[in-house]
Amino acid sequence: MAPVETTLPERHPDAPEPATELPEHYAYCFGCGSSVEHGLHLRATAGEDLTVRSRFTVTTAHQGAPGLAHGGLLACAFDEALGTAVGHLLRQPAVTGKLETDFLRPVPVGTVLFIDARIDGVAGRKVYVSADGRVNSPVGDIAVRARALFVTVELKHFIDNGRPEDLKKVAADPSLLGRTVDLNP
Ligand SMILES: CCCCCCCC(=O)SCCNC(=O)CCNC(=O)[C@H](O)C(C)(C)COP(=O)(O)OP(=O)(O)OC[C@H]1O[C@@H](n2cnc3c(N)ncnc32)[C@H](O)[C@@H]1OP(=O)(O)O
Repeated sequence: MAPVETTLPERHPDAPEPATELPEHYAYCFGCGSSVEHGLHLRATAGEDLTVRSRFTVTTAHQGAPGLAHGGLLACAFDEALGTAVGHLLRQPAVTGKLETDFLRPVPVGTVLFIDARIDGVAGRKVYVSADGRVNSPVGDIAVRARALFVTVELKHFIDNGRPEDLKKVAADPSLLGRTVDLNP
């Protein structure tokens, strides 16, 4: 539950229709990017209302203990799934301010983790979100649960803080980003 009073936002009129497969947001994103060999390669589908369903397969590159997913990588998957929900449903750039996870059941290598993320409310620039992750099925017992606070930012946040050589690569090849963003305003 959010620590402050929130309101339920409107789904942005240009948000993708429910059941739309969402593009990776950056080719070199560890969470979703196809150019990161051992990344999570998380894939997401817009849901109804303020929801997005994501899934990713736990590989041997994601281990903490033998044959089990590393908790930090699971937290990364939730960060990605929650950020994807904020970015696509509200269509506003936002960054993670706070992320909290409950690891309820072990997640073995080979698992497809289904992550159902939702926007719970907004208060000014603060966007409160939460998600449940289930093993090998979108229904059943929850293995991991997360809550997060995202803070909306201007595009300037990324331009001012990103490493210049990486920003230049994106400016030279905008297809590295999932949707067109002008980094040379
Ligand atoms: C499609 C995209 C998918 C992306 C998925 C991956 C997402 C990520 O991993 S993003 C990377 C990780 N996150 C970051 O790098 C963020 C680093 N932090 C920052 O840049 C800044 O602290 C930032 C932008 C969050 C906030 O700074 P700033 O813009 O100065 O705003 P600030 O006034 O401090 O905070 C705004 C509000 O949020 C609140 N807030 C900010 N951080 C927190 C926090 N950790 N806990 C609680 N509240 C917080 C503030 O209290 C403030 O509340 P209020 O409006 O009520 O006063």
